[in-house]
Amino acid sequence: GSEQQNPCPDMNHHTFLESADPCMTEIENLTQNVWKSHQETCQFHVEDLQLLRGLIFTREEVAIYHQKPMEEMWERCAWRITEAIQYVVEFAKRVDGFMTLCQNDQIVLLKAGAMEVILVRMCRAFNCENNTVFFEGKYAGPEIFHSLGCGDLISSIFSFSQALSEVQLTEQEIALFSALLLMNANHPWIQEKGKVTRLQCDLTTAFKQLLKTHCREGILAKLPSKGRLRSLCQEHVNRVRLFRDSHPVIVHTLFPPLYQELFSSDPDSQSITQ
Ligand SMILES: O=S(=O)(c1ccc(F)cc1)C1(c2ccc(OCc3ccccc3)cc2)CCCC1
Repeated sequence: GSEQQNPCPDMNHHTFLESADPCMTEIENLTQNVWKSHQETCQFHVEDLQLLRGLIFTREEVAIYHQKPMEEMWERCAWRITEAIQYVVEFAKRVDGFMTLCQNDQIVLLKAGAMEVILVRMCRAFNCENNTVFFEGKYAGPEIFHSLGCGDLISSIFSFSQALSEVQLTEQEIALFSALLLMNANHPWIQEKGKVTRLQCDLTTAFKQLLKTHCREGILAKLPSKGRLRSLCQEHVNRVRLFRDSHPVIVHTLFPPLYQELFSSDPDSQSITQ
């Protein structure tokens, strides 16, 4: 009814007339669709990740990682993250409404949000009891990434995962939060702002409805801020550029093209492989 606070105040008048408020079943359908999309594209099931927590790299195995050259460790992480991004691309494609956006907007949203979703998804593969993360088949502490030569980035990633895993997000909360990170209508290069705004609003309503139903509104204050996520991703991009500037041939020949597109090209270059 009209007394109900309109969940999307920034939707301007004509957009509002075009598309009246979604009714509850539409919002519930969206919640189910986003949860199903997450389950089908989460790369590792959270039950399996928990079972594997007992599998930790031995000191000898960590020593072997330490002996690997910086270039090799970088290439391994680049491939790991590229795999993770491919699952995030598939997740986005299955979220109702994303495929109705124009190609440009799909690429812009993924370029800006894929890394953020990966960082949020990472908390599922993080064990805050011993500060380890699932990496190449076993759980590893930050020291395993030593030869990358970017200790500050690694410790930021670990402390981010630590903070997020304390919120103990459910799979449904991770699914909706991830979809919201991607559908960011305020991005400068978006062409069809109205359509992305509508998607963002519906996902916001779905997320708030989910939290309300499960008495979980308290987590909103514990979620990482946009600023925190953005600075972590920017730190990552800066490090990749630093590495690329000192190892151009390695990055150009051995890094996955998608990774190069997303993280080592200049900000507004287009054409990611679909
Ligand atoms: O398992 S990981 O390789 C991992 C790497 C570093 C870390 F601290 C924790 C985990 C992975 C990852 C996370 C962030 C990444 O970008 C940052 C980055 C860091 C260093 C070099 C390149 C990129 C790269 C990869 C987690 C999700 C997908 C793979």
